[in-house]
Amino acid sequence: MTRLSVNINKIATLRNARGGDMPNVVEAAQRIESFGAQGITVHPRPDERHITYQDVADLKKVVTTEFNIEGNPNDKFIDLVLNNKPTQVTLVPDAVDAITSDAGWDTVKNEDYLKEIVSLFKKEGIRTSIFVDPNQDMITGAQKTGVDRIELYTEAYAKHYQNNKLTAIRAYKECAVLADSLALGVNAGHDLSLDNIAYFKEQIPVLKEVSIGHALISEAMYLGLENVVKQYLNKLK
Ligand SMILES: CC(=O)[C@@H](O)[C@H](O)COP(=O)(O)O
Ligand SMILES: NCC(=O)COP(=O)(O)O
Repeated sequence: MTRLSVNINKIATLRNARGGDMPNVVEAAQRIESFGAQGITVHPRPDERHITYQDVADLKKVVTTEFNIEGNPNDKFIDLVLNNKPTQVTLVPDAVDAITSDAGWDTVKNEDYLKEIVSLFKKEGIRTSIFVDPNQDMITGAQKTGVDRIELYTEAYAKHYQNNKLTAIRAYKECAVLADSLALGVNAGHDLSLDNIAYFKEQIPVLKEVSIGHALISEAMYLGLENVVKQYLNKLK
């Protein structure tokens, strides 16, 4: 089974558009869990343009499924994670001004740095994951840091899926097999959607978890949140 972790950043984007508390991110997370999702993901950005640091603390109190916090491990992020002790922390090398995540880690160049951060979080009992492009050297490099899992950055898969799903999936399959052989758990995320998720899951049987936000919340505008969460769960069985 592949677990669905719903990224609720976009619920916070909508709330922040008016500066009030509608929609309420805590209520949204609780509803998403009640619809069967096995996790809640947040990716607070340094400018707090969607999920705020206060949201993370509020969510920590109520999330009963897996809580996954993603971000670039600057000092503020490290404190946030240590203060809120999620189930999993996913390290993403995004620039401060990035519109969204646009690359995985160079795990070879950053091996020593990542080793240090991974060990800091693991000592606190937090599962660790590193966001990587589907590149075998990056998988081997990730394993050397002592990390528990990798998260495959799926933007390229999503982009090419419509034109040629066979070529779109190839590098991801190879990296997932390699990661599994190195005892690294395999997560995936970015631009996954109701259209492309089933094939990704079918082709990567070792897939432990997907985190999905932008497409899922957009699809929910047409189809309803409960319906959409349940459709993903069906496709991930
Ligand atoms: C790592 C990743 O791919 C997601 O966390 C994604 O970047 C969501 O962040 P935004 O909602 O800010 O686009
Ligand atoms: N880790 C990926 C994530 O949380 C959601 O990415 P997206 O579905 O918003 O592109």
